[in-house]
Amino acid sequence: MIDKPALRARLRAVRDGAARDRPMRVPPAFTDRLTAGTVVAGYAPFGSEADPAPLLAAAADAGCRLALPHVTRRDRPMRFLAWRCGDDLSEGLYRLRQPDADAPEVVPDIILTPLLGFDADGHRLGQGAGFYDRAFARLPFAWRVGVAWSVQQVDHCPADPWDVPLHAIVTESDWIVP
Ligand SMILES: Nc1nc2c(c(=O)[nH]1)N(C=O)[C@@H](CNc1ccc(C(=O)N[C@@H](CCC(=O)O)C(=O)O)cc1)CN2
Ligand SMILES: Nc1ncnc2c1ncn2[C@@H]1O[C@H](COP(=O)(O)OP(=O)(O)OP(=O)(O)O)[C@@H](O)[C@H]1O
Repeated sequence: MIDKPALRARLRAVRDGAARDRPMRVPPAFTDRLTAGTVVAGYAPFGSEADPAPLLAAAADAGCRLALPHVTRRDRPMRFLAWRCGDDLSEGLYRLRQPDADAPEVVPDIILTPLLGFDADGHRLGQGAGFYDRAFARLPFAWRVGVAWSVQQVDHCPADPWDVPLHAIVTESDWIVP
């Protein structure tokens, strides 16, 4: 079976080569979950990552509070910090665009998760630093929604004991519920 590093390398190339010309879908199954005050965490995309902006805009329209991940070091937990559409971001670790470190920390109800790869069972492959794995372990009641281009789907993502599966995946064309 292909291992995670090899699959990661292959999927980085697939993602870089994808026709990234369509916005992510905003499925009714997603908007149905949005109520005023719900905390929705997104991310500021880098490289060829799918952009969760349409989902975040729908959340803001529904009166949700938004958040973005904030990391400082690989061995420190990722925090979710409050953010509003249009707020400034500053460059941090790995040149990520993040809210300022002193923005209030929030507990997300919905975590829009950047993916390198995923399968129909909701298993996913991320950057490999374990930031999202550790956040999912800490926040077991959050709704975990992966965001990806449809070409990032694979038949089988190798799962380790710590991997927490996604509840759903949104792409430019589909809403996949394992
Ligand atoms: N947009 C976005 N924000 C995010 C993540 C993410 O995957 N995407 N994260 C998810 O964990 C966290 C940051 N984690 C990261 C962990 C490792 C690398 C990394 O190894 N970067 C490589 C370049 C990889 C590439 O080109 O695709 C590097 O800097 O060498 C980047 C981010 C929090 N914020
Ligand atoms: N709950 C956890 N507590 C502590 N370490 C963890 C936990 N979950 C995962 N890790 C560590 O994170 C590392 C990366 O895991 P993995 O290869 O599955 O990354 P990934 O899922 O692709 O990355 P990410 O979660 O950042 O998107 C592993 O070395 C693993 O030991």
